[in-house]
Amino acid sequence: MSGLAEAPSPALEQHTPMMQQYLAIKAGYPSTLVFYRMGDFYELFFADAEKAARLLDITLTRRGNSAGQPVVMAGVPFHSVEGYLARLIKLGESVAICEQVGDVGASKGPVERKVVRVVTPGTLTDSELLGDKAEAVLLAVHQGSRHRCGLAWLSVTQGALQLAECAGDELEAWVARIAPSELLASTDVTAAFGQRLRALRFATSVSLTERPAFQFDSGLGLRKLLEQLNAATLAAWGADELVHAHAAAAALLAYAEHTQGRALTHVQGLQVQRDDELIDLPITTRRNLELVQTLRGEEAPTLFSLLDTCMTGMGSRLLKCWLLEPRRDRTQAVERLDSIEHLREGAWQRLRAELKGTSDVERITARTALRQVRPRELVGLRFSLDKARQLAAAIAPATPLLARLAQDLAPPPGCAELLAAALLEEPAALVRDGGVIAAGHDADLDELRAIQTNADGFLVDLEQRERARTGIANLKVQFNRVHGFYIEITQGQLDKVPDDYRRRQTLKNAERFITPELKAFEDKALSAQERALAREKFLYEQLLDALQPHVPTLSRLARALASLDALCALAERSLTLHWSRPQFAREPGIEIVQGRHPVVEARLAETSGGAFIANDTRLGPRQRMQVITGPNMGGKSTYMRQVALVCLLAAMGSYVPAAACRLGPMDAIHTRIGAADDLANAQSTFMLEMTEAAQILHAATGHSLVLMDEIGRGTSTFDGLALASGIAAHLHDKTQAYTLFATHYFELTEFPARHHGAVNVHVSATESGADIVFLHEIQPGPASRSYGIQVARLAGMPAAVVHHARHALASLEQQQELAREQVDLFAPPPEVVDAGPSPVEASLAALDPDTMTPREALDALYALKKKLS
Ligand SMILES: Nc1ncnc2c1ncn2[C@@H]1O[C@H](COP(=O)(O)OP(=O)(O)OP(=O)(O)O)[C@@H](O)[C@H]1O
Repeated sequence: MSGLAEAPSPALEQHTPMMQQYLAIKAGYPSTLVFYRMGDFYELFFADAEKAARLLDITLTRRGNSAGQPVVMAGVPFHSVEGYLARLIKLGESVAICEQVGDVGASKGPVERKVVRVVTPGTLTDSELLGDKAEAVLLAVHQGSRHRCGLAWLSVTQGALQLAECAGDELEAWVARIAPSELLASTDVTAAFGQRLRALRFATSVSLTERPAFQFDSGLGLRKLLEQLNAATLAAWGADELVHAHAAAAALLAYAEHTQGRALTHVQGLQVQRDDELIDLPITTRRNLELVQTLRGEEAPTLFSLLDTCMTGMGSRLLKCWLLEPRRDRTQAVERLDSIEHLREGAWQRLRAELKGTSDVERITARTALRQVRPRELVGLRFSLDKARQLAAAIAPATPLLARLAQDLAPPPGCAELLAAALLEEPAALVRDGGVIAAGHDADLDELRAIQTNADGFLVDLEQRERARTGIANLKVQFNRVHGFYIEITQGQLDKVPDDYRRRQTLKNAERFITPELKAFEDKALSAQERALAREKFLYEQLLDALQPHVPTLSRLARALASLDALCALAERSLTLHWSRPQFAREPGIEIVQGRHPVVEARLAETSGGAFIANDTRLGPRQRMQVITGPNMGGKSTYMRQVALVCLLAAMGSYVPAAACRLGPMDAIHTRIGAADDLANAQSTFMLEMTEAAQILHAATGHSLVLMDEIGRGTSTFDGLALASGIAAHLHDKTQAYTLFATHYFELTEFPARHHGAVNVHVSATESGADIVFLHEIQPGPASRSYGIQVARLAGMPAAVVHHARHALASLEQQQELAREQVDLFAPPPEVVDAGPSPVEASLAALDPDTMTPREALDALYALKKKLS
């Protein structure tokens, strides 16, 4: 940063009055870019200007002087501010919007200005900045005592608070699951904790905001929560004991209010999340299964992009939430499945047609509560309320869930009517432009508008009336800028002028008069436009007041619309993609008949790449591990992932890509699948592989599904093989998780012979001439060979290399035949034999140093030394 752009040091009073005002405001937002409104621009000054110029590629200028220094500034036009905001927020910056709130020209100094809101990555409410399908989540983390962490998070547009507490070492997993856009933490955390937060920022690109330590106060948090929920105790939510989470909630609510410039009245829900309620999907699993992002970081093709045919942004957001937060308890999933089964019978099509074009009621409701809502959004709300009413009538309450949704879709009484009466059908984009409030809603506004539109008519009318009253045929009612409105009477007619005429101006041949009626008209007309604008603003505020009591009902309605949309999308997907309803069982096990990988299948269909080959899977207490072998490209990874995806889809309450499936309880899906180097964290591929594997061995239980793909590949053959066998044995003997273990180590096919819960399966392939044909079928038993050279040939490896490799392979195989002395991988490690004390130890034990002379001790030492050699 150049010295020039640093905030100037001279005393405040040496600055120009405007700079004094700016600096006073900026002092309240030291780490936030302040957009200071000046006419049609938002200006940034000094260091803010430099930063913005760099980030937004806008021009940096110097204008005038303040306290003897040039004022460094950069600006953006107010009408295109949204685009600039979006770019800054994407870069993790926060922006304080400082508007002119006083009357221009009302006072001598600069017009009064105030920060009206702070736009930050975690508190966005504007669809233009957020995107329809994204949710901005704000998370506060409190480092509690005894290695506990308190978490409180919130999506400002959803209006539901969530609380949780976790063990210190689980923080990363929680943050990955919550996927916040912005993370709040105290300035006062231990160095190690701060380091972890920074690592999280790196790993998840969350923006990290420090807040003063005193805001993380659990007593304050409890009070704020009770106030927010309007409750006397948090016991009903099971949240009264969560002191660390209360502390996080205190900071969370304070910050959310600070950014919105008001209390969050619409936040009236609370949920406590316990780590044993959800199926654990660690960040590696989300990534490896490409749930919402491909391994390359793109949005499609992923499981979510395939699932999401929702008609509304609300539906898409909720569906994503269902996918990423599947519950261990199946009650909710069964409710959804029952409803989907009903919708599939035909209702889904009609309901989706109705859902199409529905506005984002969820966001509009939040923005109404925050008084940020725009007129057109409210008109959208009005039409959506009509749609909700029709949807409620169209839903057959065939399941308890659908019945509940139908009930929740009933619009708050009077709300649509209120909106219809107050707003024009096609209002202006912004209230400040006027043209928002409907005619007939307010007599004063109608009159003000009538003055503007009917001024000419009024004047003609007045002229006729005055001519009739006075009998002066050439009387004229006119207007000029200097003198305003007047009635002009020619010299010859002056004797007919009535008493209530007041002289305004004398000309050579005429006099100009004003009457009380014309004066009143003039007062109205001259300020009519300004007053109409002010009146519209006032009425709009009044409308927002009147809408506040409807906010809770509207929130419920929005949720119901989103749920219905998500259910209809799942019904549509299940029909279009030929999925079937999963069954849940109490006894452990995973049974999938003719399972498919939905995303690979869809891609094959799109690219006419042939049919997807379905495969069965059977895992249970007796057969809980499959050792999967087969050629590269054979379909091992696809098969393993499809098992996980079927389980996950079922758990969220969706139909699944299989002919049938029956699933026992499940608490987690762990995956260890080929890694890209984590250069950012300076970890080698192998280190990362082992770290992830170790985490799985610690976390997995007998109810977890574990996918291990090519473990041990990152090191030398013997090390890798030895580690892979150790890991397989641990999973089989100790953890007893359902495990799919794909490997290139052919030696591991001997594993099942010693471990009765494991079986060999392989993906089939055959040779056709020199080429290999992948059949992608999972078959019992180990693969007979690996076909690596054929695959390399397919990949376009030069013929000379392939030829060389064939020779090398032949001689390697020959050598191995000769030295067939195989290491027995699965034999238990040799026991350490206890052969009793050695001769030296025995002599040593016989010595009694207390009774020995120094001479004897020395002799004994020589004797011992001799024994040793
Ligand atoms: N069941 C299937 N039906 C049809 N095509 C399949 C099937 N399984 C896999 N494929 C195709 O084969 C390709 C390779 O599959 P996959 O990556 O699962 O192989 P792999 O055995 O894990 O290979 P590698 O060992 O090299 O990682 C897939 O991209 C897909 O196009």
